[in-house]
Amino acid sequence: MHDTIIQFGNIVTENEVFQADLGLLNGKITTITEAGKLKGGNVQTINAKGAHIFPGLIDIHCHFNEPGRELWEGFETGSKSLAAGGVTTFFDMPLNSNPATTTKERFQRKEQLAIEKAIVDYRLWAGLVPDNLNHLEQLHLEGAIGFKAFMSESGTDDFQYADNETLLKGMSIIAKVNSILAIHAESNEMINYLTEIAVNEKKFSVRDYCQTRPIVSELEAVERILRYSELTGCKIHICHVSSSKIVERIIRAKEAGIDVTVETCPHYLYFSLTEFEEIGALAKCAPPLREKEEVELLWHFIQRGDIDIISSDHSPSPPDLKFQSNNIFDVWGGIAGCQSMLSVLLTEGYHKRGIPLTTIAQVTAYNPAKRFGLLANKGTIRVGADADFVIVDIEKPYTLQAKELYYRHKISPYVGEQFIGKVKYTFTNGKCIFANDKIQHVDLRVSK
Ligand SMILES: NC(=O)N[C@H]1NC(=O)NC1=O
Ligand SMILES: [Zn+2]
Ligand SMILES: [Zn+2]
Repeated sequence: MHDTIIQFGNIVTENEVFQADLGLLNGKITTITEAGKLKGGNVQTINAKGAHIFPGLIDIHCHFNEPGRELWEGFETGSKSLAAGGVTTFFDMPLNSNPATTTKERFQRKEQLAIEKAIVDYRLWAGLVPDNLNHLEQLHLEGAIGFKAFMSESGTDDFQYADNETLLKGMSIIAKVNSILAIHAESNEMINYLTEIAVNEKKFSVRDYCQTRPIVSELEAVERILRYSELTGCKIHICHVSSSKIVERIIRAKEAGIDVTVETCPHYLYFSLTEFEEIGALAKCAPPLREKEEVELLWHFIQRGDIDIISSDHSPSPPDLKFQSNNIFDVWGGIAGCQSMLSVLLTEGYHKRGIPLTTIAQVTAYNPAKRFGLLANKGTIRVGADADFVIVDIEKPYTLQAKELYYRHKISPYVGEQFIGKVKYTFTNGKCIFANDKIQHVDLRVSK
């Protein structure tokens, strides 16, 4: 007995690609069998011949900004964008919403909004900031997927960066409850020092901005947090690394027994500093985009399996915060890109560089599920798992148009870019939420 059947698709898991039929019942995958074996009859049936079926992506790094900055993005627009991009679970960051998610009450309030508005599954990060050490344990008990801290200024006044004392004390608590700390690792001291020099010398170009946040400032912060992890035993996840040098350092740390994982984002794999100079504000992020050689080296480490997770770090803002100033130092740092993540990986990874589809399934679904304890239900395609998957035409070329975006603000450095590989259907918990280039009507459901 099935309520939905997907016939003839090429199933992509973390270790193989094979043709099969899928049978779903009550939101779960209940059958995986020889292609052609499941007959439709009068249940919902999709013929996926020629298409590939990936596990629904798990985007562990999104800023959807509710409550407080819903004019920037929100759970509804954000999660519709994800559905259109094949993402079926997201982890919402604790900052850029106002208030930030740093107490139990704030966590509950955000969770309520996510329940009401998100059309895909979600988890919430909690913040580690200088004044909330007493709240960490409660936030963990409330269901936080982990904690996020900044080692440099975050870009908003309502999320303070963690000084060393806060990091050490916070990490010992996070270790005690067996949670994980995700870290924005850039050295505040180095950035401030270099920015002061740039301002004095009136150096305000895109390249000047990048030079105030050099790779060595990431390395210094990563070195420090690795040592703090060694001391406290706290599991850590290094967010959005922009350079192979960081990956190399993390490989050594793993070998030395530190419990650390590393993430990069589509923009570090798609754009270099050259494009940043052409595009300007829309491509501003922190850490900044790097030289072309770094882009290639990051792909090399993905190919080798040394980058655990790819997430979007979708951090949009209203257009005026991007365009009101000609000074790149003053514009919002954050890139809108969660809808195009899978297309970037298929185009630049699979088609251009021969990255296996299984590797793409690992970094977008299996590894995030494993790292954050979701593997019982998510992260792969197997009997018993949640029916979260995305059916993709991996050969379909298209040019991304602003009107296709579900973001609150239809601006992104990826608009106008040509991709190969487009989402045909997205299923979450057995329901089709995206098909024929449109979000399908869905009853908002209570997650978890
Ligand atoms: N505050 C915020 O979202 N910052 C993010 N944006 C970005 O480019 N890097 C970040 O950490
Ligand atoms: Zn960050
Ligand atoms: Zn972020």
